[in-house]
Amino acid sequence: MKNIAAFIDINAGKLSSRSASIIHLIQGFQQVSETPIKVDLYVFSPIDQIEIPTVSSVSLHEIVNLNDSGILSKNQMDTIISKFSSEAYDILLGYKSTLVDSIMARASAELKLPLIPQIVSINLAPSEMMIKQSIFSGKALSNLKIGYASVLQLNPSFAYKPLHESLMKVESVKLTLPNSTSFSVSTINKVPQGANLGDANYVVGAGRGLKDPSNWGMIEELAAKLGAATACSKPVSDINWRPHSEHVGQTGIKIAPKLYIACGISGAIQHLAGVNGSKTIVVINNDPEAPFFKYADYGIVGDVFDVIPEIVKNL
Ligand SMILES: Cc1cc2nc3c(=O)[nH]c(=O)nc-3n(C[C@H](O)[C@H](O)[C@H](O)COP(=O)(O)OP(=O)(O)OC[C@H]3O[C@@H](n4cnc5c(N)ncnc54)[C@H](O)[C@@H]3O)c2cc1C
Repeated sequence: MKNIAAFIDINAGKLSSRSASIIHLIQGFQQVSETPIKVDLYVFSPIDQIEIPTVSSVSLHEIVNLNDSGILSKNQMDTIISKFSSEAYDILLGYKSTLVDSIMARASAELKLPLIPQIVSINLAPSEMMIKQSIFSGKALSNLKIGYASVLQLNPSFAYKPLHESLMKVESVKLTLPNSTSFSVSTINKVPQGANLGDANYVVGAGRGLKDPSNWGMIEELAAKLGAATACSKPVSDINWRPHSEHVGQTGIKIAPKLYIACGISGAIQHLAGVNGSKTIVVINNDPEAPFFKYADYGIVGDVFDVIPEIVKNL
């Protein structure tokens, strides 16, 4: 029997599109498995009940509410890992995020399961998986054949086609984490409201070309008009102009929206590593030689302080 734990996101009471891909992958596991599989879903936002597409013989065991404070104390992490050990999972599944990554890394060590990062596609056979991984900051892909027991970290561009569309209701079960914390907080960055960056279809990113944090009003206005999430380059979050939750790139969040608008960002290779999964890239930069233009589908050579208000006015 395969014993699976998966991290999913719920947006406005519905499975996010990437979580739907996780459920479809679980259906795929069931299709190739000769024995029944047991699935526990873990979600960070409080929910009562959701509908999940599944095939009838998958038993969706429980949904555990974790508190999404963005960081887990040692005690909280210990509680989660001891739950994972007692359930003896063979497969852990989740999209890359700071919280999920921290749990996956610890679980991989404790459950003695290999951690496979940056997965862009999986093909399933009865006794092994053929995995494609993004490597060298997204510049190359590597192929890996591996048995099922593993911790699978999915890239934002990962998608798995649905096999079935029938629905099943799932009850939520609460895992209570200890309140005690073993860290102190020195600064708190306000996370802007709006679309979830990792899951967003439209993203407006801005860099040092914005000159000052007080100039982000027009970026937020453009994002609000498009229903987009906001992102930034690393130096912008390093100097606290924007929260670290918005930092995209090699060392930040990897995004794969339908549209990425990059404003006043040079297009350094480390930034591109996080955004090159975007379907359409629009670059606004006043330097015609900015490297980002080489990777843009559409480029506007101009001053962000002229171009963005003009776009906002016309939307
Ligand atoms: C190990 C390592 C990891 C890194 N990881 C990341 C990462 O994950 N993400 C990341 O982003 N960076 C990362 N970096 C940093 C990266 O190399 C670049 O330094 C960074 O992306 C540059 O940020 P920027 O484009 O905002 O700033 P700059 O390089 O200063 O570029 C600003 C751009 O704005 C343009 N501009 C200026 N004024 C205007 C205007 N008025 N109108 C229009 N355009 C204007 C300029 O022409 C310029 O192209 C990493 C670096 C290292 C060494």
